[in-house]
Amino acid sequence: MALRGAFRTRCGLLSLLSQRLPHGNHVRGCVSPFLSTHRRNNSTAPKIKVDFDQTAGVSIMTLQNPPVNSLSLDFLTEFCSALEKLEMDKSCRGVILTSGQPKVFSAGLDIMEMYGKSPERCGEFWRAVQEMWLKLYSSNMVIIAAINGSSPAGGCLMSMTCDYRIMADNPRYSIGLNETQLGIVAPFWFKETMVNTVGHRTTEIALQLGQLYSPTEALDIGLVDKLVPEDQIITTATQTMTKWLAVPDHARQITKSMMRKPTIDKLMSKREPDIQNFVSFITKDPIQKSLGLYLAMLKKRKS
Ligand SMILES: CCCCCCCCCCC/C=C/C(=O)SCCNC(=O)CCNC(=O)[C@H](O)C(C)(C)COP(=O)(O)OP(=O)(O)OC[C@H]1O[C@@H](n2cnc3c(N)ncnc32)[C@H](O)[C@@H]1OP(=O)(O)O
Repeated sequence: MALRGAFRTRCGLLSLLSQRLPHGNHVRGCVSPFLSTHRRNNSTAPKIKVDFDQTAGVSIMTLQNPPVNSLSLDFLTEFCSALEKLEMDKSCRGVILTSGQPKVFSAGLDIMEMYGKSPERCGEFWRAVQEMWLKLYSSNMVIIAAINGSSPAGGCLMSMTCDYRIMADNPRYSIGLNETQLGIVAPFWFKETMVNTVGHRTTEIALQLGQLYSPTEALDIGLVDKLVPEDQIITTATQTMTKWLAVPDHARQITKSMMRKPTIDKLMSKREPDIQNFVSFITKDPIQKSLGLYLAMLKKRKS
């Protein structure tokens, strides 16, 4: 009860949606026409900034996909290509992931990529989401998340693929897999990444409730590893990186692989069925209506 109470206070907006949507995907409601003309970030400016410190062997990857670093197909493609370049560069041993947008690390998957799109396009998008997860989760480099803002759903997934998570200690920020609050379901590999991070029971509660945690709550359950004032997040990440890079690469990499391989192998062996599953789920009429209502609510909150 206490947990649920805390969740309601924290996620007034999300609770509002769950109150408005009947359970069981029987959503009936009209979708606002303005959603189809949702403002898109069509800028050709780089969506990822990479600053490589050759001496330290560490790159800072800054996510810069305004306004909220949502994970669109274009963003994911650029992100994977940048990460692959660093992975191939033997002089780069560590990556710090952070956001260049104020108050948000990443708003998660770009909902517009899942709303009103053809099955082919949805499939292409999902493959890119899988690719991002596979590249990050199986990276040989040390990856540290400097979470300087809210990080719901796909943003939380991205953070959980990292080896260590440092979050800005600001009670306005939140992090978690909130998919159920949108009327959608976190796939098995999102779930397993969370189980591998915080354990089975905590994940069971978190996923069913679609729980978003404050930084302090996230630290309590082990979803993040350290809280620091926001202006110290990069220096702390850099210091932490030095400690991690002091461990011989091969020993650390084999250990990392041992911990993560079962989950990675599972997705690798089910990639195509997972894409089909996603496409058939996301294109269903009730799911589309849920997403439409959620998007409308995100906008209404501003006015
Ligand atoms: C049987 C099993 C089968 C399983 C099959 C698979 C099922 C599907 C799995 C899908 C998994 C999905 C994962 C996801 O990541 S879904 C995305 C979830 N994200 C969220 O819920 C976050 C929503 N956003 C927010 O809460 C806030 O925006 C945020 C706290 C991040 C920032 O708040 P702030 O006040 O700073 O900014 P605004 O809310 O005003 O937003 C600015 C504009 O950005 C738009 N926006 C926000 N988030 C998104 C998003 N995720 N995608 C697209 N667009 C987004 C928002 O609408 C504003 O737009 P406008 O400026 O045009 O109004």
